Amino acid sequence: MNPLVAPEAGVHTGAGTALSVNLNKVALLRNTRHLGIPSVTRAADIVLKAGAQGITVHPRPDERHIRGSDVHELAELLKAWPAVEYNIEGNPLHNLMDFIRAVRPHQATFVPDTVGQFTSDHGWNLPADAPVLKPLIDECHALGVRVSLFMDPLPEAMAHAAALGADRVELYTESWAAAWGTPRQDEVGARFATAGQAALAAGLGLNAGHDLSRDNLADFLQLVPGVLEVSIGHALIADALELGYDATVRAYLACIRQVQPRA
Ligand SMILES: CC(=O)[C@@H](O)[C@H](O)COP(=O)(O)O
Ligand SMILES: NCC(=O)COP(=O)(O)O
Repeated sequence: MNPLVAPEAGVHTGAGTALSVNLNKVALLRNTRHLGIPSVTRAADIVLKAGAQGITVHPRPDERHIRGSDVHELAELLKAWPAVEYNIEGNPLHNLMDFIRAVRPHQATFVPDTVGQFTSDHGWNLPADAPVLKPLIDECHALGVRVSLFMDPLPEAMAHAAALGADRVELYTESWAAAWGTPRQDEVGARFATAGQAALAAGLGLNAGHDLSRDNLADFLQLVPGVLEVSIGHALIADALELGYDATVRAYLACIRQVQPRA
């Protein structure tokens, strides 16, 4: 298990990997009562004060966790944090684009989920999905919003993502998390390293997320250089239940700085 306390919090300098905290699971707990606790905006405020450089939400069509009102309240809160990046994830063929048009976050992460999907479990199929994605990517760009495509670690798909005009890809890291600490770690890690290199060679920015944790994060960043942003929710919020948001965010930043001391 990685350290619990980082030396200091701070605003992201633009170098190294940014930590974007996904608040879905705070909203999930909040939604089990009508009391408004735990508060998603209060969580955002605390994790940002602890040094997180971004906030991620995935407003699913069934509103099981993040609601439309959360997306807008976070956008308001983030006006006081100009250096912080707002990342909204979802399927642009379902409800995502309405949020992107209304809020114009820094980044839209396109995820090919079905309505009601348990959790995200695969990336886009390129080039097959290209015709439906292209106009939506173009629309995001016209709105001033960067587009990241949620992708499996398939090196051959990266040039297709770049040809479509995507700015970044987010490598879907569930298979890395599942393999970490097992005899398959090196083999699966090599797949991510190759996919990451292919993305960078294609001129794409590189993000990563899904099931990243205090255990597997530093090893991932060591294997896959050049990751601009990790979005982490489930494990981080689970840690925060035990340690508190502040200590937890500092612990994740310490995982990043273990690999990138000056980031
Ligand atoms: C796009 C992605 O990787 C997901 O991790 C997602 O944001 C998590 O969604 P849930 O919180 O609904 O499982
Ligand atoms: N894009 C991935 C994300 O935002 C968080 O995924 P997880 O840490 O909740 O699995």
